Amino acid sequence: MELTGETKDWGRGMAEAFSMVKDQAPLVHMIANYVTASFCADAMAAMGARPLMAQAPEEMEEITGSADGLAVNLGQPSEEKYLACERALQTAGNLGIPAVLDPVGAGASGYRKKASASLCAASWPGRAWSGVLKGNSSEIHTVLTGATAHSGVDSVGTFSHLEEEAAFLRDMREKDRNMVILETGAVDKLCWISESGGKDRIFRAAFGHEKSRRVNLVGTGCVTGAVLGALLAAEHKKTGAMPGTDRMALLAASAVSMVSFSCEAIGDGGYGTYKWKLLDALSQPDLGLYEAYIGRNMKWIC
Ligand SMILES: Nc1ncnc2c1ncn2[C@@H]1O[C@H](COP(=O)(O)OP(=O)(O)OP(=O)(O)O)[C@@H](O)[C@H]1O
Ligand SMILES: Cc1ncsc1CCO
Repeated sequence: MELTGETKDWGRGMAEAFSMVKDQAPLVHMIANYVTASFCADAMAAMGARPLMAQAPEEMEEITGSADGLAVNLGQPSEEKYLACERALQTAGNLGIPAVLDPVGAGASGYRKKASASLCAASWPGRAWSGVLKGNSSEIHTVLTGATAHSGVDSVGTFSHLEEEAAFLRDMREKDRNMVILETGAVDKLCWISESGGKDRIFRAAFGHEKSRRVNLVGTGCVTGAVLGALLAAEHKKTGAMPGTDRMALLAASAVSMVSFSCEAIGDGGYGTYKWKLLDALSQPDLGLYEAYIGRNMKWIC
């Protein structure tokens, strides 16, 4: 696919990606958080994936090792959970299983900040993990810059960190790690170094929203991470390989667009309505509508 080409190609690619999950029925290991675990498991099952939520450090090698993909969500960190995350990511790295890391509330405490940074750095023995760093704007800002001027797990604004983001991705590339950054918020943003565009060429795409959200819908970001985990797992199961950054970017765009489109489609429904509508959209996606949505909302940022 020509990266700077038509966004309709992306729309088609995204539709195919969701069909691939139904065909492959991948096993996805998720280290979840207790607020959104059940919603994330439902979201993955609705797409046709097989979720497995587990976080005993003692079983991580076996559980991650048997899965097609891994999604790590740092909500409610503790020493035991941290150890589980580390072992799961280490196993994923060594076996070439793609992972998503969601550093929930990275700026809400010094402990979360440190845990997020060291899981990203992966400076333990063996091959470091590859995949997607996904968070809201506050979380990504903390991970990239070390700033902790935030509170809570919801995003408190839109932050800028273009230079730090580029430096992070170049560092990952130097270390042979295929990494993409997905930053959610009022505008969702995707950033990666393309395999085809030269070592230093950073690609950025933005996904605008037609409707501004009035409330903090708890769990939308976590579900985006779970959906992305399922897409990466299906890709890995199908190809037997670690996806390249261009492919990861397309899958990240698919996850974020599916969730945001479904949330917008609720219209004037109440808070509770959105959860079951999102699950319905994931289980019976209208791929034509979905492709059109991408066409309208995706923009290249150079
Ligand atoms: N201001 C906004 N207007 C429209 N849509 C939004 C807005 N903020 C977020 N969203 C939508 O919600 C999705 C999740 O983003 P958000 O930044 O709220 O995640 P999060 O804070 O990680 O969520 P959680 O931790 O509750 O799971 C985004 O991908 C986007 O579709
Ligand atoms: C509300 C909340 N607190 C910790 S994790 C979480 C769910 C959204 O990330």
